[in-house]
Amino acid sequence: MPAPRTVLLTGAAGGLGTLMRGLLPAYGYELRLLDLLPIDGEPGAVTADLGDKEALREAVRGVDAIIHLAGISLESTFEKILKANIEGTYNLYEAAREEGVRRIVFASSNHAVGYTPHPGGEAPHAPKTLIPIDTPRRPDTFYGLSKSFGEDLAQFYWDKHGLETVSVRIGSCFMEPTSVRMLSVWMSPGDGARLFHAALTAEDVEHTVVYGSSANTRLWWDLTTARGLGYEPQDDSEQYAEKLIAEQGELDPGNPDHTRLGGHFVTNPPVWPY
Ligand SMILES: NC(=O)C1=CN([C@@H]2O[C@H](COP(=O)(O)OP(=O)(O)OC[C@H]3O[C@@H](n4cnc5c(N)ncnc54)[C@H](O)[C@@H]3O)[C@@H](O)[C@H]2O)C=CC1
Ligand SMILES: O=C(O)[C@H]1OC(=O)[C@H](O)[C@@H](O)[C@@H]1O
Repeated sequence: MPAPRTVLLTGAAGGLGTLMRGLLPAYGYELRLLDLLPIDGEPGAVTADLGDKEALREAVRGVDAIIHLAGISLESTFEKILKANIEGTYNLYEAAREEGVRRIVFASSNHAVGYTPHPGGEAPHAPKTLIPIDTPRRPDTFYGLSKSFGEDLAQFYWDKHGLETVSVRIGSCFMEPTSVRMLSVWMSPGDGARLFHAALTAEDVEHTVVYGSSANTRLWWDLTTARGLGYEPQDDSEQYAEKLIAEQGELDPGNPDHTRLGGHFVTNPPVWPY
């Protein structure tokens, strides 16, 4: 497949979308932007709901690839998750299939495996055994369940229609980690752009599932499949460890918020505001 140049970025108004709008053009991509919300300073962005099939079809027409970030990124009611994340992702895949788009990079989440018990080990923050990519999925929320569905949808569209996907189980992609848990799952924005670029350009990905994190000292995930795409993480959250641990304490295997990989999404998930 020739390297994609024109890429549709859905969810472009959001946190990760804003970071990637800043970083991906340096890799030579021409971004087309889509979100439910208008984007300041981007009059050419498409303002559309993932429920609007016609708008999606028009938005994907002529692009080489799609990075699909749009949707509810926290916990919500099943009905809202169904509409935005499950039906919305299906609508996007159908539009891509109809318009002949060859590859999608799908923003999955660590919360697709959030109920997995922390593997423990000598130091709970840095297990001896990294979580393999083929660990059974155990969503921790309706949100995580929708990401699990998205990964199955991606596999189905590869098997049935030859539409390729890299599903990225993103840990936490923000400017800086803000919790002790994030020391293990953080993906720096720079590494996020490196991983999306690798996912857009690797040959013959079929449907590949990867964890998306930086090369953290306290990493939980096995990054082998991500590295297999050519991803070489450059960052490590450890520089933030001393400050965060002084403020919040070490992860405590006796604390219900810390015993499962999804952390507080398992016990008290943050709720989508609208
Ligand atoms: N930021 C992170 O650390 C992680 C993000 N992810 C996933 O990455 C994606 C982006 O995450 P964030 O930027 O943090 O989330 P965000 O909540 O900041 O952005 C999501 C964007 O999607 C848009 N959106 C929501 N429903 C829509 C609909 N029906 N139609 C069109 N647009 C819609 C929102 O307006 C928003 O701009 C999400 O799919 C999220 O689940 C996964 C794991 C971690
Ligand atoms: O686990 C985490 O930290 C992240 O996981 C996600 O899937 C959410 O979209 C993001 O808002 C969280 O911060």
